[in-house]
Amino acid sequence: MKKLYSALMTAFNEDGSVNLDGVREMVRYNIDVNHIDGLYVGGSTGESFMLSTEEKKNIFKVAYEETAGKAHLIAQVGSLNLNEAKELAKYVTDLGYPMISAVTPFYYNFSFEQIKNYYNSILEGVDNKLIIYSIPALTGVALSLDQFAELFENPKIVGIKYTNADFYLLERVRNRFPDKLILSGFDEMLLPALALDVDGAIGSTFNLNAPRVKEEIAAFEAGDIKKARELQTLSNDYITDLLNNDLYPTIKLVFEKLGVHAGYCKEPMSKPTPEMEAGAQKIYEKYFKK
Ligand SMILES: CC(=O)N[C@H](C=O)[C@@H](O)[C@H](O)[C@H](O)CO
Ligand SMILES: CC(=O)C(=O)O
Repeated sequence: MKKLYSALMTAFNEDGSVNLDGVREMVRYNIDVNHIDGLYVGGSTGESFMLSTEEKKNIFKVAYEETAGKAHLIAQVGSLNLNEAKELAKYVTDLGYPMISAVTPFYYNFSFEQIKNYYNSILEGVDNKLIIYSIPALTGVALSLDQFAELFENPKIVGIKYTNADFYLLERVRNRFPDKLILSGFDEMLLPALALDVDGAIGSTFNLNAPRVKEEIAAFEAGDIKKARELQTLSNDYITDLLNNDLYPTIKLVFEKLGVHAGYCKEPMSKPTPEMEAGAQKIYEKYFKK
């Protein structure tokens, strides 16, 4: 059975401080309502690249406590500050996280040698497994098949969070590394990724939409591709509406309508405007109102 992970969001107060109670509520919703297989903590969706080390640690801690063993957990510890990445890798490993992940280092056009050293040094002295977080659209770093192979020479590197629309590369990676864990990262392209035999998916939009996506995965696994495609189409209507209304703030607005205190995004992400509010209300009524 393929695994579904929500990318955990961070609830912020209006002033940009972290609301840990809101984070707990989103963990609970994912477990109790979504029956999610796992949570990806500290990723893009968590707005983590805008947080202090202390804030990241607090989020890792409450997510771990609130999950209480009821879902698998992956902690995204990657950072442009390698010392911070190493500190966080140790921190979450001591907390009990069974897996970590790290984004490819971005912004400075690092060479592959530098990227490889970054991963190996995050893992040095850390008794844990890691999946590479590959998201070329946001980082500008597009690893090749041979580069993945070279990173996999470190036995602690066990897989990839593959947020990339390059399905040729995905097929090549899957074929060459049948035993690696590949989790698909573009929710709107889940069905083609399933066809290429990913092990599951991690995404922001599953926070609200997981039940429908689980149905799609079940249909796919039962060989009912027509039903899986219909469900993907419905999900993509919802994802398109989200993207047109500003993704993260809109997921939070809909969460609030469901009674979950997801709060605000952190600037420079947007604060909700009346138009976004109205858009979120429509999305709620169209896809989620009981
Ligand atoms: C940057 C980002 O948020 N990526 C997510 C996971 O990798 C996805 O879940 C997307 O948000 C989603 O597929 C919408 O494009
Ligand atoms: C999956 C995703 O969006 C993340 O990195 O949080």
